Amino acid sequence: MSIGGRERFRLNETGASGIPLAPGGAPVVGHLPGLARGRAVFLQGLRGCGDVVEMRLGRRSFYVLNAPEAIHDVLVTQSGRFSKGMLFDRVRPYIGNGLASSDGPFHLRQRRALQPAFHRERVARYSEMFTEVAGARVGGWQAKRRMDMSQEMRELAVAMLMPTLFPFAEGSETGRAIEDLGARVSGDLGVLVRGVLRATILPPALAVLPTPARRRFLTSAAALRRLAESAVRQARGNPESHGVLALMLAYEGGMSDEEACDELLTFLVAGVETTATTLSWALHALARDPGMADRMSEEARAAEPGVVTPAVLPYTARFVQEVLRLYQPLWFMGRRALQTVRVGRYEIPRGAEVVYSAATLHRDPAHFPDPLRFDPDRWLARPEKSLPRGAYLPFGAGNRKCIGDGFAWAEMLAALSAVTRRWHLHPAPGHRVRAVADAQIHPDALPMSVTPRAAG
Ligand code: HEM
Repeated sequence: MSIGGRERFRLNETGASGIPLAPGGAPVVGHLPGLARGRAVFLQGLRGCGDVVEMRLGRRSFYVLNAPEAIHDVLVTQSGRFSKGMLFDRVRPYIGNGLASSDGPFHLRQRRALQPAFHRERVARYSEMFTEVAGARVGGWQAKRRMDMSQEMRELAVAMLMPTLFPFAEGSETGRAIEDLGARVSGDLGVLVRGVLRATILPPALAVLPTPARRRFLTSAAALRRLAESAVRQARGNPESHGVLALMLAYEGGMSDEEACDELLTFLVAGVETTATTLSWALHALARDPGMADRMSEEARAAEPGVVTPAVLPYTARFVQEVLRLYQPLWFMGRRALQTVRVGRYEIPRGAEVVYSAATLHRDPAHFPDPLRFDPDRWLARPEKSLPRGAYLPFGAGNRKCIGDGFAWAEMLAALSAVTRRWHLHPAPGHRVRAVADAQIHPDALPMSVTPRAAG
């Protein structure tokens, strides 16, 4: 499946900074129509235009980074000269100033406070719980019933994340409480994440028009904040509480209720849709190639239950790595230059927004031969370590790299093992899966049914 053709634009102009200007811009609106027609496709089309390319959205210039070296430079080498930029300015009123949206010393402090919750040993403990949760949910599927796998994966991602975040005491009503919450959170999160994209891309005046979508977005944002506030209250009043929230509150120097709430919302927004979308694409790829599913099933059945590490599940790990490459859900990420910065041979002006697309990067034939072919074994021939820096960035890089990368890996390995241990997947006949780029690149719908694998 392709989200982008191999179309290359012809360059004929440069902007004031000497940086090549993307062709096809119209007066006043600039490249907005092109981007609106096909977001990921538009950015992919710019790849051949240069290491850095200027695009104009209305009157604003955005500098698109195409070369891995330029991206590495911005994310890692010169990270101190950039802030998170416009996307997060627009997101902040809704999810607060959490880890993903904050900057500078405050971000550093929060990152230090939260890092212990994502240490390797802790993630190893979570992964036993992920296996249990995934086994229970996937084990409850009914053979031959049509299911929307995108929705299933979103609910599963919520079900795996919630118990690690929230402060319920072990046992008693915990499971049911989390399930009830999970069902509500899953619906609200989808609305919130899509609304955040609209709030980011549309000009501010249009973004706040009281459309039904805007109203749904505000209602969901308020519901999630109320949920976070009540969780913080419960955790404060309960010395027995555990989970990431308890760790945050116990952090030396403490976190205010508002800060803890912002972090909870950030984890929900950053951690659910990303994992769920990647898992959806994984199931899509598995359903299209039963041979790969059989290989993963054998591997999962040979492994000790609950042990879901790349070392124990090497084929599954290569498969996930390939899903994160070809079906990378994040079609753009951004930064803002805090000062004039030289990137390669160009000067990015102070205050300018720079963007890059991991989805585009991961389809560059220079680093991934036959890039549109889904082939987990390409990682045997060319392991990640052998790629140039900045060429493969499913979780970003530098001081803003995804704090949940190990966590997401553990969730995905647990979920895919749970599915392939038990089920064959069958795409619904007659539905051709299309990639849609809104907040992320996700399947338009993923109708499937399952049939049980022979016991083994
Ligand atoms: C497949 C799943 C995931 C993908 C592809 C993904 C991708 C990313 C990327 C690319 C970034 C960097 C953004 C930037 O440079 O501006 C990021 C940051 C972040 N992610 Fe993830 N993520 C995933 C899962 C998770 C999970 C499960 C959690 C939490 C449990 C999480 C929490 C965060 C947070 C808090 C940040 C901000 C970190 C900071 O700025 O210090 N992510 N993620």
